Formats: sequence, structure tokens, C-alpha cells
Amino acid sequence: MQAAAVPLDVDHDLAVIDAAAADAAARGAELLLTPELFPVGYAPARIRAELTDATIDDAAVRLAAIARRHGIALVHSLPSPADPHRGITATLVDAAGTVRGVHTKTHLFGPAEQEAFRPGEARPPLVELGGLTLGLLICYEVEFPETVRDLAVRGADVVLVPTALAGCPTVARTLVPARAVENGITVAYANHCGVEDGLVFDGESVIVGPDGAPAPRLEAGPEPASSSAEVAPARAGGEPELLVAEVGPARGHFTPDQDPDGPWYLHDRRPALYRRWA
Ligand SMILES: NC(=O)CCCCC(N)=O
Repeated sequence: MQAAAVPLDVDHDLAVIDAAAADAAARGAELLLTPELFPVGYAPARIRAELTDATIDDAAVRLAAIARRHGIALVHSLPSPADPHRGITATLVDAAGTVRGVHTKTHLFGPAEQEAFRPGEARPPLVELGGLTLGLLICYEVEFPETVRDLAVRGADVVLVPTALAGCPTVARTLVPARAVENGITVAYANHCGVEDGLVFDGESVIVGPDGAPAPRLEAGPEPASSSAEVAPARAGGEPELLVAEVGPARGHFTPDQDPDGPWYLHDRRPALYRRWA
């Protein structure tokens, strides 16, 4: 889902997610990925100054209910309750509304985030769902090859990335596809669009497969999609958009006997050598 949130207007922002979940489920999607901090909007200073933990806890309950109501898994992103400071989290809730994985952003972007939040330390989680292994990262983290590589070597087929990207479309156009290709996995990157708290978001949400190309779009309709249009990046500005694509098992784990031509990135890695260089 790519859409514009209204900072601190949780009712509005949850309504946008609810409508997207209904639309996605109707089109056959099994999981809806939403942008970073979408239920509260991307406004780090205002979140720190005005948001209460009760509001955050209530939003988490309502997001689980959205997943359950529409029978679709959901990745949402909220501030963590203060303990004593707040992190930025991503949570995967399954179609029954059960929390299956939570990640706290380990690489905070810029002074605004670093003043308003604390960085997480825990390793990004893997969740088994729908026959695939799903990894969670948040925004800036996907720009560090180490984070996606860590999930890939642990078996991730798909890395799901709520984001809040403004003024740097190179990330969506170049870095996100590179992460998918260099690990032979699919990366889904869901951004805000429009303007929030004076920030103009890039949009350009994308779902990129192991070959670096946009994943094929699932065409809703009576007949199974025989040929699917590619999922072009969402437009920068304007209205909410839903990219619905079919994602599958990783190809990065191939070894020479499975794929005679290579490249075999994960197979050919030399971590002991890299550690000696550190
Ligand atoms: N919320 C974020 O982590 C924003 C990341 C933007 C990084 C960039 N290169 O502009």
C-alpha cells in the first residue's frame, strides 16, 4: 500500500489501511505491507511530543482487528511504547490477527529520528507464512547491504520494508532492486506519498524480484492471470495505490548443482575472509 497519512490522526490513517486491506484481500492478496509509522503519520518530533502510549496500544489492537476482519496478513509500523524511550517498529500480524514477528529499527535516519527515537539492537526476525520465509526491515535499514544479506543467508525469500522516503528516489530505483538481485530474493518497499508534516514523499513503492525486475502483478478477475503486467513503481504524488504482485521462493540460495550458470552469491560468500578484513 502506498498512501498519504495525516500525522497524529490515527482514525484517518487506520481507515486508509482498513480500505487497502479490504481491496487487497478482494484482489487475492495474502499480505498487505504498509508504510513506516503510517497509523500515526511520519512526524518524529510530533510523535515524541504528542503521542501517548495508550494511543499506540489502541492502534496495535485495531490493526490486528483489521487483519482478522479481512482475513489478510498485515505488516504495520508503529512507535514502540516508551521503555523508557520509543523505537520505530514493524510488526507482522497474520490473517487471524496473531502477532508473528516484531522488529525495531536498528538504523535511525537523520537528526529528527535520532532525537525522537532509540535504535533497536535485535536481529531482524524471520516469519514463516504461506510457504515462504519473510524478513522485516524498516526504511533506512534496507540501504545497508549487511541487513538484507543477514536475512537472505538465514533463508529469507521476501524482505518486507515499510518506509518513509522523501527526496531520495535513488533508494527505490537503485538500492532496493540491488538488494533483491545481490541476494536473489524479493524485496517489497511500501512508501508514503503526498505531504506529511511538511515532508514531500517520493512514493515509488515497488516490489522487485530476484532478477531486479518488478514482480508480476496479480490480475484480479475470473480467470487466473495467464500473463501479468509488471508492477511498475507507484507514482510519487497523489492518490493511494495498491501494488499487488506474486512473490515466490528465493533464487539466491542456488548452488552450482542447482543452477549451472551462477552467479551463486550466497554460496560463494567468504565470511571468514571478510571477518579477517574487519
Ligand atoms: N525514514 C527513513 O529511514 C528515511 C530514509 C531515507 C534515506 C535517504 N537516503 O534519504
